[in-house]
Amino acid sequence: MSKRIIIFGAGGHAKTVVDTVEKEGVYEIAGLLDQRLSIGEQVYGCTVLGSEDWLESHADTIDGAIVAIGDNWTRGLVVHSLKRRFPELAFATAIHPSAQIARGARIGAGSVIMAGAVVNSDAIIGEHDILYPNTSVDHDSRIGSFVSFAPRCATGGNVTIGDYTAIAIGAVLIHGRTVGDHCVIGAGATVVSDVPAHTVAYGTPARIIRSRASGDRYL
Ligand SMILES: CC(=O)SCCNC(=O)CCNC(=O)[C@H](O)C(C)(C)COP(=O)(O)OP(=O)(O)OC[C@H]1O[C@@H](n2cnc3c(N)ncnc32)[C@H](O)[C@@H]1OP(=O)(O)O
Repeated sequence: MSKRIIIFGAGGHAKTVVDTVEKEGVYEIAGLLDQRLSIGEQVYGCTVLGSEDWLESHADTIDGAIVAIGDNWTRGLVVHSLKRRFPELAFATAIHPSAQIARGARIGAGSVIMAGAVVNSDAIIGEHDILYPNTSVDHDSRIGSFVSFAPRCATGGNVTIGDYTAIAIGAVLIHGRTVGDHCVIGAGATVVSDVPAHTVAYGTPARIIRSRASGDRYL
């Protein structure tokens, strides 16, 4: 019997996670938890089962969870709340069958690696990260937790990215650079210099545009 997981969230990002999980074929999706929707509602072929409270009486019926909320800060808040309330809850990873994970690469709990993404040799992906389609993280890079890569981002080798940082669509980072925690690297940026924590940067070459606080909106 396949393992059963629950998915938190029922928005656009959750649909992409549902698809990745289904294509991978390792887990059966028991349903979605999202307090904004009515119990029994159907979203992308899955049933909304309720809110986080559902786990109070059903935690022993599932093998894990994925928090499918696209906003990095909000995803972190939900994960931390779940860890406090349900310390035994395991977080599953989902890796699309067309993704390529090289030898020595590691994917942290709760992370989702979508179609065509590449995690190259010895790269480390943190927990609860999102690699949207065709992202490429190259060898020996170190990616923090609650990080997102929008479609078609690419890093060279030995890149370091801090927790909660969002790399927007099509951005590229040359080898060996470091981007701190809570940064936003804007769409199409070319990062050729290190970017300090709590910074919005974009352009080619990427320039620091302004600072940002943890949890500030970025889309
Ligand atoms: C599956 C998915 O949907 S995943 C998500 C996909 N979406 C993304 O990745 C997009 C994320 N958003 C971005 O990257 C945006 O560029 C942001 C958030 C960094 C924009 O930041 P802001 O500084 O707030 O930009 P704002 O919209 O106020 O524009 C300010 C100026 O910067 C310019 N600008 C905005 N973004 C960029 C960019 N990435 N590169 C170059 N210039 C830009 C604007 O054109 C504007 O110029 P103007 O003053 O001459 O008119």
